[in-house]
Amino acid sequence: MTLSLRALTKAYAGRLALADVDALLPAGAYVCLMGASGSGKTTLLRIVAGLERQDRGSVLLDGRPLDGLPAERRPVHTLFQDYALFPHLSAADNVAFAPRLLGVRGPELTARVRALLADVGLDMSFETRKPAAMSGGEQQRLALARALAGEPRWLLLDEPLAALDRPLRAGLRRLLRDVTRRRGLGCLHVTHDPEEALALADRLLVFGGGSLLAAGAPAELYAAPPSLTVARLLGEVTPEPGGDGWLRPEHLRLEPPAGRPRAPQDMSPGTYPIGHAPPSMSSETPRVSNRPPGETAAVDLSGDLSLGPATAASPHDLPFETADRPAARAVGTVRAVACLGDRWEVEVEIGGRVHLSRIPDAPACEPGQPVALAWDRRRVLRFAAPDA
Ligand SMILES: Nc1ncnc2c1ncn2[C@@H]1O[C@H](COP(=O)(O)OP(=O)(O)OP(=O)(O)O)[C@@H](O)[C@H]1O
Repeated sequence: MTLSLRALTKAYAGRLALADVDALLPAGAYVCLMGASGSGKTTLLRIVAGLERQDRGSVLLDGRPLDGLPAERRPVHTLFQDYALFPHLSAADNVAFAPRLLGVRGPELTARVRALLADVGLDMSFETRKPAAMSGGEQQRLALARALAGEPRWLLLDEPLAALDRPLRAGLRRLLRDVTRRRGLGCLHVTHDPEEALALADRLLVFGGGSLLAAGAPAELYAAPPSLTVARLLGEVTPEPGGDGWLRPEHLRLEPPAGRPRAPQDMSPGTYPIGHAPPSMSSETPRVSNRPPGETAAVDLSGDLSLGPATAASPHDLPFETADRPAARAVGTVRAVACLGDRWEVEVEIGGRVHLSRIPDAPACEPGQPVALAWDRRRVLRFAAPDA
């Protein structure tokens, strides 16, 4: 069932919480709602659920307005962060609750409950357990089984994984994706976690100050966000060295400042047009620039750039500039190196600004050493939209 939001507007005590929100969400879509705290995501979810009444606008399912329907008669189910399970009922009875209301009884009910529990990875030993005797992750699985039991057309999820630790979150995220896709069930899922949103969503709605700032496919919004606010909500950004754009840290690669160990006077800080390395530099060393060929270096690289051994190893190839691969390069000083588990983060200072580079392997450079940053100029993010 297609879910349409038309000019949804809601104010609390004269302050707009939602302002003219329009969206057309196809049946079976997994839609993630992102935005800063207080941007109106929960308000929108509650209006769709029928738990809150909008001041203006309409919610429609397959073109039929839901606005007059009370919450319990809407074909939607809300999954809350705190699970909201019936504490006095066993897991099986929690799941059986909605089918019983629909008149399902006897062996059919038992079979349906078992199938739902199995679907969310809870075996028969859980049937008689009450929620208090289950872990947080198990309770969230049970809450999902109970939600599915009512056969809603849209599942509304308000930070459903926020209370769980990281490994549990990843497992439940995959479970959510699998069970909802298998059923063709539409989801409206509020999250603050860009990884969660990017992994789950077919479509992303990004909110700021009650307005819809951006809507689209997650990978496209990540690659070409319309504003800095949207870019930051989807992941970290770092300033373009010597420019006025921004880059994702994983697009700033580390390279040795030169191709071989050099004496301090051998290396001048700056960016250089291709083939125009400073005279003191080795002619063997490939040089790329963040400026068009012919334009001279303009980056102010202050700070101590005296060289130690140029051992900073890059796991990547040098980004030679070609017609279809315009590359740029700048030299700075390593400020800090941190292991993030599955990748490494290096802070590089150039002209008083700090740039973040994230790379898959441990860098062979240390704070205080010179290092070069290289990037593909097509990756530079520039924003037309004013920032929210
Ligand atoms: N019942 C209420 N009474 C008064 N103001 C409210 C009420 N509910 C929400 N608001 C206000 O409406 C705005 C939007 O709130 P909402 O809870 O929808 O934001 P959110 O994006 O879900 O935030 P968070 O990510 O922190 O949960 C906020 O400024 C909030 O203070």
